Amino acid sequence: MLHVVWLKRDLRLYDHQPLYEAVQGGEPILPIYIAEPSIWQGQELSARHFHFVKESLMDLQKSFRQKGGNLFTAIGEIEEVLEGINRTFGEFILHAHEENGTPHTYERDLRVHKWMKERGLDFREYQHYGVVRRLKSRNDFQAYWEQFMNKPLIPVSEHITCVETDKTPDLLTDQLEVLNHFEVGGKLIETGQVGGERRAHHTFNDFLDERYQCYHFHISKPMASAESCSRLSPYLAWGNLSMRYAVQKTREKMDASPKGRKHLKMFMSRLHWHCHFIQRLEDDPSITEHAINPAFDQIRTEWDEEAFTRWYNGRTGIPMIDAAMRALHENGWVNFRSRAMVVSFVCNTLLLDWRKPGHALAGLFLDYEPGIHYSQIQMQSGTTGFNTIRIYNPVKQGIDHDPDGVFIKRFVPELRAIPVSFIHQPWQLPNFNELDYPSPIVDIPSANKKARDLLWSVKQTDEAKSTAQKQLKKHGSRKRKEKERERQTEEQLSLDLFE
Ligand SMILES: Cc1cc2nc3c(=O)[nH]c(=O)nc-3n(C[C@H](O)[C@H](O)[C@H](O)COP(=O)(O)OP(=O)(O)OC[C@H]3O[C@@H](n4cnc5c(N)ncnc54)[C@H](O)[C@@H]3O)c2cc1C
Repeated sequence: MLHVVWLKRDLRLYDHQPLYEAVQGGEPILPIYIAEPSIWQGQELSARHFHFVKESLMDLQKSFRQKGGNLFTAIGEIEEVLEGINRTFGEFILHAHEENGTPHTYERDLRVHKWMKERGLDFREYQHYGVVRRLKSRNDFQAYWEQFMNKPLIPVSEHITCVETDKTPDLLTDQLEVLNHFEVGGKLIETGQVGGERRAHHTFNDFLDERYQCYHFHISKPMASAESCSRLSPYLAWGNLSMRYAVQKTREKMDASPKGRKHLKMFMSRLHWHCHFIQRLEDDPSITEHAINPAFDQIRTEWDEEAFTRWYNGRTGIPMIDAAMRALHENGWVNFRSRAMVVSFVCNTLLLDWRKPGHALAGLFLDYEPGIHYSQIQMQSGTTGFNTIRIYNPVKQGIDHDPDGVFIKRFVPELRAIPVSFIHQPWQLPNFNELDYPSPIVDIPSANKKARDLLWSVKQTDEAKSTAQKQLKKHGSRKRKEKERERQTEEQLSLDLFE
């Protein structure tokens, strides 16, 4: 019987259970990647994501061919492709990883289950991350996570035999260039990370060999973190590297190099958070559109399109915000703190609803991972009710983390010539009007005070408190108290992010 491997956000050969199980069938297999208009033409995925996927597929095609196999693709809806496969081959088994994505991708997967069942065909799904489908209680999450991460890595077969090209249905091709005809909205990145399993391993090796040694020191610095952070995020988000591989290799390195342990421990906690947040979306897919704590929806009732556009285009007149937004447009990545700061700015300082900025940032982040993304957007805009309310002052952030304005000067060329003493508040320059740079969109201290008063006034209501309690029970971390204390000494920031 034919075994079909349906690749989605798992674009790799190594540690790939669906592929492994299909090969065990002992017959030629059919690996497919389908560019589905209904998935790609929504409001979040953008041209930069699809380009990364294409790069990953090109790399994967090379790997398949080195093993005697092949990779097939089509533009269309998955049901059409399955229909074609069924017509050509009759019965088949479909293998895929579970996709812990948005309600949209989950509903598509349910449709595929129904389609297969109606035809008496078998659809086998395998766990991808340390995320559990239909998890009964958050209390069990940690044990399942450990269990999954401790399983042996799945090898790649020496030889992979695939269905011959002229035997596949007409709508499938091994000429991946057809994907260049698939149009996805939004912009490509100008510079930045390139997709593919080889690149992913190269990036990770490079991190574990050397770059990790400054992980803790530079994590909040917008320029230096680009080098000292792992930069694994797009590779994990598009599945060029398995999370289990990342966890196991990091543990090995921690055992081998006690000196760098504190950096790697901190890195490891992020790998854990990855699944912790994706589990949150898995348990409640509505968080992409609905506030975790709806009491906070009373605050941001007016929409200001002009303010949103200025923020999105990096034209707020606040240098750290503009530099971070322009960096995102250019290369699709900024560090955690910059992400938190731009969200806090648009949702708190400017008091705009989190949904549209959340979707817009998803389109810019090359590493867009819905579970992490929407959990963080809601945390940073204060709509969970159980996280610390964080309202950043971008001027202070700049002074603390970019004191010489190197990040600002790199991404806001209008400010390159001004003295460093004015770089974070250029509006204080006597000749500010001569610069081709906007006046600040708001007075930060008074806007932040207004936001803080509003958020706290809601947070203290009975309605917000009781929802927060319920949601914390459902979604909160169960890490033991002493672990939290340990982490706190490592980095104060951690607790607020993890709860
Ligand atoms: C508003 C907002 C939105 C975000 N959206 C995304 C997103 O769509 N995709 C994404 O991968 N990360 C997201 N993050 C988390 C974090 O900023 C990025 O994972 C990190 O900056 C990526 O760089 P890195 O791979 O070098 O990270 P490292 O610090 O080297 O961390 C290694 C990996 O751990 C995971 N990780 C790191 N930080 C976090 C975190 N706080 N929560 C959960 N997992 C984490 C990521 O998979 C990351 O690749 C978001 C953060 C904020 C504040």
